[in-house]
Amino acid sequence: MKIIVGIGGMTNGGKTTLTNSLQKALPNCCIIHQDDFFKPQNQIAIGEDGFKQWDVLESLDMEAMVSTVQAWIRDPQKFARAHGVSVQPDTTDTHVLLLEGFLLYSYKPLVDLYSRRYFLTVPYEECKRRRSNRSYMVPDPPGLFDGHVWPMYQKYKQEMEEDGVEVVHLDGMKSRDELFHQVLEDIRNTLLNSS
Ligand SMILES: Nc1ncnc2c1ncn2[C@@H]1O[C@H](COP(=O)(O)OP(=O)(O)O)[C@@H](O)[C@H]1O
Ligand SMILES: O=C(O)c1ccc[n+]([C@@H]2O[C@H](COP(=O)([O-])O)[C@@H](O)[C@H]2O)c1
Ligand SMILES: [Mg+2]
Repeated sequence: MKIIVGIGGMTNGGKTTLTNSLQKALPNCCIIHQDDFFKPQNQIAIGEDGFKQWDVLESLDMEAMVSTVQAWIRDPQKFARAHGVSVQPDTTDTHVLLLEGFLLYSYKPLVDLYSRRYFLTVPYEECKRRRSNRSYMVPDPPGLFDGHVWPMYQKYKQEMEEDGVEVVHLDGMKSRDELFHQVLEDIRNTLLNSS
């Protein structure tokens, strides 16, 4: 059986950290990182606020992301091999795809594909603190967090709630270890229930 799991939520909630740990513990597990689908910098719109609008769906090549997901759905074994994931002979029937990113549940062609949608959040102050310690390929200009990142997070989250998208909320303030064990057990149960 194959399942697609979303590790979504706010920037700096701990999505990438959690996803990378889960991959090591799950059978035949591939990851698709939404961050890999950011468009080049010269294609990112500049808003009326003067900021490059990185945190909107239009800044991501979502068609390419969906095509990548479809390639996994067509042939997870081939996809795993192509992405350097060794397929375990005793579990070849089980395949897990982890989609990881900050706008996983706002793009209609993806939203119904998930067996489980996790949503990691931390309080505003902690998010801002973690973000200020991060170095992205394109560094945040002063004021970006409050002027663009946080308002866009709130906007998309509100839309998701209005659309009734069901998510499993995760408290990103828990330790890395606690989150890992909580989600691993839950995914294992999802696998058992779908077999
Ligand atoms: N459970 C956690 N508790 C404390 N810090 C964490 C936790 N998970 C991740 N971090 C740290 O927070 C920052 C953002 O983590 P990351 O996994 O890159 O988040 P995201 O992919 O959601 O932006 C990193 O410095 C990471 O080491
Ligand atoms: O990866 C990039 O090229 C990149 C370039 C500019 C900005 N980002 C930021 O990456 C953030 C999403 O990644 P993450 O891991 O913080 O969830 C998002 O808030 C963007 O502002 C990312
Ligand atoms: Mg990340």
